[in-house]
Amino acid sequence: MGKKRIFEIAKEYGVKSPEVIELLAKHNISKTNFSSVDDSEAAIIHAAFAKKQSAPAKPQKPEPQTAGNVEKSKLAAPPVPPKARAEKAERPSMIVKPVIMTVETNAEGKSTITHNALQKDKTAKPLPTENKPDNRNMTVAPVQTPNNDGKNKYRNVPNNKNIARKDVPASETKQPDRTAGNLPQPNANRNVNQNRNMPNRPANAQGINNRPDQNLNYNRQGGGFNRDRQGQQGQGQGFNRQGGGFNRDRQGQQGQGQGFNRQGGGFNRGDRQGQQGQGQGFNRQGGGFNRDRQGQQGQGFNRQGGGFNKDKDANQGNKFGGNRPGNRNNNTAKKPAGAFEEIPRGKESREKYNKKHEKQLKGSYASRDSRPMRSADHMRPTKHLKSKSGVPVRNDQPAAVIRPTMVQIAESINVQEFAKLIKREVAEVIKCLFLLGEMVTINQDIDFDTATLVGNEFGVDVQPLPPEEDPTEIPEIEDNPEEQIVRPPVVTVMGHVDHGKTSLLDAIRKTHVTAREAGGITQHIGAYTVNAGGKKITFLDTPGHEAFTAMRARGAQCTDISVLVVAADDGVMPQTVEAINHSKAAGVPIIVAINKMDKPAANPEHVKKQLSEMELIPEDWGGDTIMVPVSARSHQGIDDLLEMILLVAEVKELKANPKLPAHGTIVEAKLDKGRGPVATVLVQRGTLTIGDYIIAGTAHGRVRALINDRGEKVRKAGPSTPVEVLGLNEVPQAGDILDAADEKIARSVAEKRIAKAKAEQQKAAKVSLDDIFSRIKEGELKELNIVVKADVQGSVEALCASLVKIQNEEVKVSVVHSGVGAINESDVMLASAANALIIGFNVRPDANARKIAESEKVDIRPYRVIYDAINDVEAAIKGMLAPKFEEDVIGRVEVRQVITISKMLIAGCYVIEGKVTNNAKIRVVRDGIVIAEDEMESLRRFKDDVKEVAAGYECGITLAKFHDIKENDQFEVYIMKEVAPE
Ligand SMILES: Nc1nc2c(ncn2[C@@H]2O[C@H](COP(=O)(O)OP(=O)(O)OP(=O)(O)O)[C@@H](O)[C@H]2O)c(=O)[nH]1
Repeated sequence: MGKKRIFEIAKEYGVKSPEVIELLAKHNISKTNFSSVDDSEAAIIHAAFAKKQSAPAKPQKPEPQTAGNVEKSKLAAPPVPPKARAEKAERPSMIVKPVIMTVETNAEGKSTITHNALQKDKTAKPLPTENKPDNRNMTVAPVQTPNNDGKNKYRNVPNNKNIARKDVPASETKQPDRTAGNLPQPNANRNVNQNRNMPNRPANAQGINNRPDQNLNYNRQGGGFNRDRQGQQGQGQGFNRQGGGFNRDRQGQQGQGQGFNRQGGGFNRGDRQGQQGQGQGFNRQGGGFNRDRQGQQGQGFNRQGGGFNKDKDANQGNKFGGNRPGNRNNNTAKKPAGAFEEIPRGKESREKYNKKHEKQLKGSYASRDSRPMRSADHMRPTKHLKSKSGVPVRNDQPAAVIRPTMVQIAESINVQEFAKLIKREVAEVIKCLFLLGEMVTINQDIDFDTATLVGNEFGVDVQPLPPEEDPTEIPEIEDNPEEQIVRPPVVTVMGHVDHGKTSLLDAIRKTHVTAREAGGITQHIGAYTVNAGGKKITFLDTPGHEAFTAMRARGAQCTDISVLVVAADDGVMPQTVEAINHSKAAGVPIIVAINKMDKPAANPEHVKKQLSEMELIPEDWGGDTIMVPVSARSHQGIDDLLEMILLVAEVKELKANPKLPAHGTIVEAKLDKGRGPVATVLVQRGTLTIGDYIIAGTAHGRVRALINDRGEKVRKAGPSTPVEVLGLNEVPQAGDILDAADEKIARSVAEKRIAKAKAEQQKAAKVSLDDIFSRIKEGELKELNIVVKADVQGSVEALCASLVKIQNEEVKVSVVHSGVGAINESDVMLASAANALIIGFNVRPDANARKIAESEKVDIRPYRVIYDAINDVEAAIKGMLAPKFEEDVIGRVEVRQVITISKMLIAGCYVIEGKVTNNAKIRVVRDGIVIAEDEMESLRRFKDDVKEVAAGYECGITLAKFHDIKENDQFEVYIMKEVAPE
């Protein structure tokens, strides 16, 4: 235990500090109020004041505070004998007075609360109160026995004329360590609950009925905090030496908050919602704040500091100002101190009352009405509610936050949005992320997995958002697994060039298509079905790589098994590796056909060795890759290969539901002169029937005819059947998904797909100065890339420096390349790749560059003035680019005669076609060559100036600058027309 200070010792002995200081001074020891006292000094003090002490009541030994005994203390603390109380009352020390409040409910249901002092105080008056049906006759007199160790004393509040109670018994409470994590459970303090439900005891001056909880805090330096949230009656007592005290009783029906604060600011809050609340504050130096919102009584006592007592809605507010200098009583009603003010009953009168008392208050005390401009979050809600019993209930409690237990998010989410979603503070989320090792800011995005982790931390299940319905997709139809039947496997043959893919397919077809069927093979449709031991296998007869790449690019996957052809005499080659990778990526099982086994140079073991290096371990080597030695030429091993294919297919349990609307993949498509668009479709699910309305990519139409791989017309095609389809309105692309659907849906989906494709095409279009603004506006362009070419380095630098300075909120300019010299091919390619436009200053593109720029749609802008270039870019970004003009040739005129009149050269002309106007420009063409461009100075017919002359008429034209006009020259008459932006 640390050394005690003078004022503490003084308190212990119930004397004033100056007396102690004086005593020590007599012993030549100079001390101040806050000086600490050593043992020898303590002995002096003890010797002097011990005898002064009146015999105190037997100290109540504090029990060690455990969860169990705290409860016990609450319930079983014995009442202090009246004798002890009387003795205690004599002591002029700080007092916490035991109080009794009697609530009596009359026949009408109205209650009267009588506050009695423990000692018979006949001045105590009953306090009118609001009804509370469940008010019971309760008399609780918590009494604390004084202690002897001097740690906690009670003190009579001096000069307190308005405080009815004169003394309060003390209790000794050894305050447990109040560290941050050890904030006050009411029970963590010493709780004394005495005389519970006792019959009416002698009236207490204060008349407070304290039912179960009485909290005493004794804090030396720290802030005290008593809270009794839900207790019907709560008493919080704070004794704070230096820190601020905070007593709160939130929902209790009756609350008493007592604070004794020496230096710090005190904050006592009385009963918030309860019927009666009493807040007492005793503040020596600091500002005190007593609030009793709805409680009936609020008391504050402030010595020096500014005090604030508020009783906002109380029926009766005892605004209490036993205040010394600098006291301020902020009472809503200007009532004499200690007076009660009746709030009129009845809705109307209360409204009037409220209006009358409405005030412009600042800060947390302002009403929403009084400061309407404040944000709603800032304001305390002022709306009153009424409980069932008619007791006004304040609605100013922070609304209970209902937090979700499950949220759905997309692939990523902004930290702030996520915090909002899970109803947590952003700081909490950021902190959690930090603890998870992610340093993020409020505006950063977190991915789904991270959000899931954070969600877990807060007990929120994070689920992915259901996929948005894509208007460009045909709605999925539920597939009943019971209706599924076994379907033939679809096999793709892949391998390196010349390893014998085509030969192998031919061999299979020849050996396994019956004579009758063979006769039917009249055309190649890109896929065919063979019979092998009574079972069907469908082969995709398209170059393997293309089938894979094109189809996979469109998300199509129609291959079940991949046959990898490797020439036994050549081994693994680059395209073999590629084929393996394709198959692996698609998750398609590989069967290796080691071909050309008939060749003497065939070395299947070498092939196996090479393949095993690529993780394709042959079965006979203990792996799981089936490798079949075959010869497309001698047909050796073909049956084995087919058998293996069927075996793998069986293992895969390939099934499909033939009862669904057809769903398949376009294997090949072409425009046939006679038949229109023809598409080979591999039906994968459902059955395609003549008359079905189908959509494939952006193509759609009704099935007019179906032709199988043998060239026969069929009415329908089931799963794993390749079939040629006629009837589409345009040629689809290989890999497009085909669906049979309702005509309306198919048409609308096709339209949406067309629009989407157009938008994507536009997106892919290269940037041009003319469309910058619209693309910025559409949010497509965030950065304008520019390639700068100029004649000299100085100009390059000047241009670059000026260009990068141009930017607005939506777009930023960046120079991706700059250099001296003509705009060349590589500049254009670079601009194309970077989606940049090219600005040339005093340089031109060479022929090659121009050609590529045209094909790549790269915008090249040549300038002769740097300022113009900068201006144009700036204007383009801001959407203020000068309008574009285009030449419009309006007529053709032939010079028939040249006349000179007083040094003026007049061309006597004949308008051959179109017309000529006096504001037009003239291009002088002689023998097909443009020799000059000039502007019209005057246009006359006979002697009169005219505005225009039509074809077939003669006119006199003088040009502004060009005077070398000759007979038979032709004038091309044109005007510059503004072109509307695209
Ligand atoms: N000796 C022998 N030659 C074969 C065998 N299979 C294919 N060939 C020959 O190998 C050459 C290439 O055969 P293709 O079937 O065209 O090979 P491919 O892999 O389809 O070639 P691409 O279509 O160019 O990729 C042809 O000359 C075939 O005759 C075989 O089993 N034995």
